[in-house]
Amino acid sequence: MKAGRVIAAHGRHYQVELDDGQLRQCYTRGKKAGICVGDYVDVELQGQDEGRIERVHERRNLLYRSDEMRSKQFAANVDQLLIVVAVEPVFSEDLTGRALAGAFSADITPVIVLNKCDLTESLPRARALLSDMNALGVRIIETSTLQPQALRDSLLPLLADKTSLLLGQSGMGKSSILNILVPDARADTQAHSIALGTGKHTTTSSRLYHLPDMGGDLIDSPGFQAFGLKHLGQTEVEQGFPEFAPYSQNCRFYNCTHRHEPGCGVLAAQEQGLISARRHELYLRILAESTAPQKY
Ligand SMILES: Nc1nc2c(ncn2[C@@H]2O[C@H](COP(=O)(O)OP(=O)(O)OP(=O)(O)O)[C@@H](O)[C@H]2O)c(=O)[nH]1
Ligand SMILES: [Zn+2]
Repeated sequence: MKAGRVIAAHGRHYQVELDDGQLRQCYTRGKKAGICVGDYVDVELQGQDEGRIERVHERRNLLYRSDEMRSKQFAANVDQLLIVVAVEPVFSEDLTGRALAGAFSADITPVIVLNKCDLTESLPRARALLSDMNALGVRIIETSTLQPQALRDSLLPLLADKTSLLLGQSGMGKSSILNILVPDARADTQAHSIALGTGKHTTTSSRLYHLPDMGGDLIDSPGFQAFGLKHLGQTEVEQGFPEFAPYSQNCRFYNCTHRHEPGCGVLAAQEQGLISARRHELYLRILAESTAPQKY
């Protein structure tokens, strides 16, 4: 038995990198579903390059989204989430806020990468859209893939020695950024598609890459159009909005949901402009979708 980490997953086929650097195509016995990129596993070696996953180690965290139809895992055991947004086309504030809430509630540090900053005309609009998140203290890094060296200089030190997940709506420049940070990424993706016989070169599932020079791992994930968080209970939704915390202490009821309760500290703070109305609206939307058991 050897220990390793899942670096790619396609259906029930997993690519595992063993601690000694060997790559193995692995599968599971029976219906051990839910294994995900970033998981640490124990593998029973089989033949030259195959293996069977026997055990999944306990996860530190798992980032996933869940909509009406299904839930989708992005990655497990992640230290930080890089949310790529672009100056153009205009990004969704709703989706970005949801990704942020998903990260905070899973105890993952979010960082926003504002890409295509060479498009200077629309840059002020993009910065304004991010002002709520900036006020939260979320780090915002401005990049342009037209300046690859500057992009490397600003991102690689942040990624060193950590596992980071790269997330973004389609068209924001996520693939372009990945290819600058991981020069072998394109070739790796193709080799992997060939190995699995999928023949597709687009990102359809998450995949972990090692970063050159300073180290660290970067997990690429498919672009998304939706980011449901219906699996979050009320407490977790609230964790997604850390700016509420100082004010929710003032709520009259210990189980206040900050929707309409009298004596709510969060609503009071929002009325005084201390909490962004748009952020509070997003909180209400996510809470309304929740199917997790409520406090009452
Ligand atoms: N001007 C400018 N264009 C960029 C930049 N980064 C990416 N682009 C362009 O934006 C488009 C989308 O880039 P991709 O890297 O394919 O975006 P993606 O987010 O991976 O999108 P999907 O592949 O659809 O998930 C391409 O036409 C890129 O050439 C940038 O920094 N500046
Ligand atoms: Zn309240």
